[in-house]
Amino acid sequence: MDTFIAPTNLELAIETKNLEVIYGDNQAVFDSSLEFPRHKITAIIGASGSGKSTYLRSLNRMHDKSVTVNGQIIYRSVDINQPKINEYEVRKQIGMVFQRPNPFAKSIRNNITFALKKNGITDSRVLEERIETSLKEAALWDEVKDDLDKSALELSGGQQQRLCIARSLSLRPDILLMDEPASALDPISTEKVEATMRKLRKDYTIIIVTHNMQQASRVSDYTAFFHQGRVIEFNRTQDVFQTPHVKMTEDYISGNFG
Ligand SMILES: Nc1ncnc2c1ncn2[C@@H]1O[C@H](COP(=O)(O)OP(=O)(O)OP(=O)(O)O)[C@@H](O)[C@H]1O
Repeated sequence: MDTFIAPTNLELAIETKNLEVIYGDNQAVFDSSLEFPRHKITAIIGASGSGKSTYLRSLNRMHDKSVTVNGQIIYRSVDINQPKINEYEVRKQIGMVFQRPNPFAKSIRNNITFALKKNGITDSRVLEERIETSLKEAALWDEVKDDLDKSALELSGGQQQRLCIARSLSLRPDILLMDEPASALDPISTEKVEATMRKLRKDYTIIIVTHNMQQASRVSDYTAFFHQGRVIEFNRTQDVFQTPHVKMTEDYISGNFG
């Protein structure tokens, strides 16, 4: 299969080498080697079933034990795809935001502090500081600062998703994985989540799976195109969208399949 993977020549946040993911008899990701530059947004695009979510979930060891993940995932010079590496520690550094907002049925405040307390942070000044900083980073603070004890379930869908982003940021991760974070949101909430992502790039590396090609071209610096479980093309987003090297990428972005 024709492929084109551009070298970034940038400092990397994480990289996979020959990654493959197998569910029982069904191999969903094949021989995928990709580099994710630090403090950039990389979009993973491709048709339904092309393996985008499966690949993303392997980056912070979200797959359960029944799923086989072969190959290397290099993070800070360590292959984190080794059984001896604790997946809970990995997830503190590499957070995940899901497609549907999934706040806890707790107050806004407790959504943020829950994981912190579980990780032994109990000093109330530190907790208050993290609540404020995380909500500000997720562009939600101004809307909720007077209502921190309100149930998160009373927020709108878009606010709930930004709360989930704040919750992921409260542990000060290095990388944020986002699986279709705006697909359940209306256009105004989507724009707020995208604006939040653009701001976060300064401090975080973001990898986003999206069906929405306009979204990929609006928010991302780099784009990886997946087809049938393989990386077909990886390059700067403008190059992927304007001058794709591979015919299959061109067909996909021009709407000829998918
Ligand atoms: N938990 C699972 N168990 C078995 N097979 C799975 C599981 N999750 C995904 N698959 C299979 O892996 C392949 C890739 O699915 P995946 O969800 O990663 O694709 P995707 O590109 O993210 O699709 P979509 O855009 O529809 O979410 C598909 O064939 C799918 O049926």
